[in-house]
Amino acid sequence: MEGKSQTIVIKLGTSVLTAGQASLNTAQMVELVRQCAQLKKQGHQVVIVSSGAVAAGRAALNRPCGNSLVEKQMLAAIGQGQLIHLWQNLFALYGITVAQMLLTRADVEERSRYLTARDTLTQLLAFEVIPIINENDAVATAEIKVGDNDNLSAMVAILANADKLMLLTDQAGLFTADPRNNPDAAFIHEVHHITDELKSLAGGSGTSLGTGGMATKLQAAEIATRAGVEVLIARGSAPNIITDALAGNAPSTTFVCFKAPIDGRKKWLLAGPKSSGKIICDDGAVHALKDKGASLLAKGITRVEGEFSIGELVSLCDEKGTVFAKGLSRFNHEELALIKGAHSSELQSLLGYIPSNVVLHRDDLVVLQGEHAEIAYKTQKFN
Ligand SMILES: Nc1ncnc2c1ncn2[C@@H]1O[C@H](COP(=O)(O)OP(=O)(O)O)[C@@H](O)[C@H]1O
Ligand SMILES: N[C@@H](CCC(=O)OP(=O)(O)O)C(=O)O
Repeated sequence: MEGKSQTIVIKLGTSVLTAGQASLNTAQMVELVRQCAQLKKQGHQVVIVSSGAVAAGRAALNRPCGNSLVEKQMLAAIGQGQLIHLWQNLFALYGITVAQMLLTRADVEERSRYLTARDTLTQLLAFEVIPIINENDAVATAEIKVGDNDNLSAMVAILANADKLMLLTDQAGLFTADPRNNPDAAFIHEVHHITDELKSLAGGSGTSLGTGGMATKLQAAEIATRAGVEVLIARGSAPNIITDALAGNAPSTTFVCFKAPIDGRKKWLLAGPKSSGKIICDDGAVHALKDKGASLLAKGITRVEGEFSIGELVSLCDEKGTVFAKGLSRFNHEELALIKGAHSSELQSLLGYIPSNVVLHRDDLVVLQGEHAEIAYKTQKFN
């Protein structure tokens, strides 16, 4: 991939790093390192999201161990050091320095931590270092876990302001059904719109090594494409896959990204802070926000669910319960319960004060669905 310098986040699943075996496959990793070094030589920035700590830990422990959260945390604590050590040695063959960053959901959700992680990442790239990122499994409890590296890689792509996110796995991409048990499944080579139908085609992991399967890869694609990052899913063991798939010369599922890239705080909102409450809007408000670029006024609110404070993230839903936007509320849930449906001129009498004329300002919200693409996805024959 010659031309303009790009930032590419490459997510390597356990399936790729172990080549389906019980421990890390060094030969496979050497081949991936060679391709990353080639990308760097062409002037691109590379960020790796590497799974494989649990698999490496399991192989190193060399005695039976189950799959409970605490057992996997222990295995990750054993394996993460081995994993990064191996990456370090392999990249050193090409004179490339790597860095380890272990993140949890909180590092993305809390704005100040998000900015710290972003600054570190930016600095590493400025110094030509390849950041190698994984979830901090050893300390990530169920509540603070991202849970899978597909979603984590989408968050990383946003943090790194990436142009592309490449999810490398043990399949050539997304099929209309899991090809492990559906030989007739058709290969989807281009996705224009991630619909509920498409989500229903993506199953879980076909092995005990992987986490989340295609379902989490689609979630990742949705998060990243909304933020203006093009996403590709491809087979990590195919020769020259990184360079060939980026150049369009190898099979891959490409998630076309139509939206103009967006900046700053809105990217952070898209990276995935959890929302504490829901605001249900009437049809007029949904239309005004989705299609006209308006802010949310109290008048357009029909119901409020959950508890939240001023400045917290809330989801905006239509009357059917579909979330169509996320944003930072200028009122808490108690205030909104009092003013929902009211005209802006009534706020003073209802509350005794007016903190703001709008409930969610345009600058503080991101719309998740806009115009519907006519084509959802395209399939092609695959051999
Ligand atoms: N519609 C689908 N298309 C392709 N693969 C699918 C689909 N549904 C489920 N899968 C499964 O997803 C697996 C890849 O995900 P996973 O096991 O989590 O790998 P990784 O470790 O690379 O993240 C495939 O091996 C396949 O069995
Ligand atoms: N953080 C875990 C990997 C979690 C995960 O999402 O795995 P995978 O589906 O193989 O990318 C590990 O390092 O083992």
